[in-house]
Amino acid sequence: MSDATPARRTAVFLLDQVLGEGRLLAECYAAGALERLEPQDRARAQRLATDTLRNLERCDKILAKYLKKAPPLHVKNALRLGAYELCAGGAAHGVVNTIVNIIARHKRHGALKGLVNAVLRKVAEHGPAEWAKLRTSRLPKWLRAPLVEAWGSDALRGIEAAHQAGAPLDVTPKAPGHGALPEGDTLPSGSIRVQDSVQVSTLPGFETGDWWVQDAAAALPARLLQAQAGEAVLDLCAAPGGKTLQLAASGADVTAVDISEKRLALLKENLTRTKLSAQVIARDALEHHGQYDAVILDAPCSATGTIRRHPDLPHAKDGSDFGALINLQTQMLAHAWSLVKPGGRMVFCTCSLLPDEGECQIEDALDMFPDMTADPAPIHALGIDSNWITEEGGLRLRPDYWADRGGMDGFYMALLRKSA
Ligand SMILES: C[S@@+](CC[C@H](N)C(=O)[O-])C[C@H]1O[C@@H](n2cnc3c(N)ncnc32)[C@H](O)[C@@H]1O
Repeated sequence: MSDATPARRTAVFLLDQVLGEGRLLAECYAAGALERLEPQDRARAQRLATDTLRNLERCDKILAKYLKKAPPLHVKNALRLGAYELCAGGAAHGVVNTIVNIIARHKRHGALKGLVNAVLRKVAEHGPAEWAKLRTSRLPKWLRAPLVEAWGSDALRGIEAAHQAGAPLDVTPKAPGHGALPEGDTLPSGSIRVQDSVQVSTLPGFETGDWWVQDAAAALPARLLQAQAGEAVLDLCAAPGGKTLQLAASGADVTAVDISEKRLALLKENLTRTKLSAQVIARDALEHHGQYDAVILDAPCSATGTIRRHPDLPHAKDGSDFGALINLQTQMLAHAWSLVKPGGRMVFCTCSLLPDEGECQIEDALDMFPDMTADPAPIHALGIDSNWITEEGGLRLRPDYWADRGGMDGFYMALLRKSA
């Protein structure tokens, strides 16, 4: 068994960044937080930090019994990691010793190694039995309140249970029925839900580019657009490119625009691996011009629909930037509409659970643009429950849907048609 110290030390660092500095894990990875680790330690550190964050409330409840006063954040985060690992079945000896050593070597907090040792030994003895009785971790209040208002408390409990359960691996086949595909269940929407949790690059068909990773919900906006071979299609806010690949696979003439060069590099890698093509442009969506048969706008949003796979989000954010995002979405929607040819169509979507970033945007746009109508009819062909179609003619998806199949990301999408 390899030494788990580097992975655990990095996991505690990641927890410090999210819970102390309000940084997202993705920002930490982009800034090189995992760079010095061996590949297997990288995956382990990511998994430990993510799972601890997913179970933070439970970890804190267990620790509260054995802590008379709150220790410094770094020590608390080391204890949280230890509590998670011990309650999830980690070998007590290895977990406790490594975490005590991490604190013992810390310049400022080394003196607290005795406390860490004593607390984690108690958690090792009593924690696993208590863990099973604890309720599912709840979202923080700032996010709970608007979600209860939008969907009610029963739905929110289902959403929180889905967050706790995490997300399975879904892939989108390039050409259904062709190429090498990983084993799994084919969902009604056409995605394949992979059964085993294995390294993605080792699955059949990865090297040959026969599929790409994409949550089942995230695969629906491009399917709703129904791009046809030869059509001029604009993918606005395209990176890392899941939807671009779907559009390109349909034979459309795709232009993919995104403001982030870094994220576009991933999109280009994805195009190369799948042997698909698109014109890729690094540009602010609001400065892109042209006329297209069809446009997909996957606008930047709160990403609150993706908490199953990004449990850091509710802890790193406080909602203070959501107002600016909502305004940007309104601007982008209006601009994207000006790029649709008369008689053309557009799909607007966001991976958000907040109606302000979905239903309300489309209600306002339908009032604002006399040449815009929402067309819910093609939603019926997506293999989803038609009860999820909304009043204004969009589609609302939530993590608590398809609970028996393993859930889906939260998403909103609407197909909008422009009069000729
Ligand atoms: C939800 S993600 C897009 C995901 C992508 N459509 C996919 O399916 O893989 C939103 C994207 O918007 C991009 N973005 C944010 N502000 C932008 C702007 N002003 N112009 C263009 N792209 C922008 C971000 O870089 C990010 O890649």
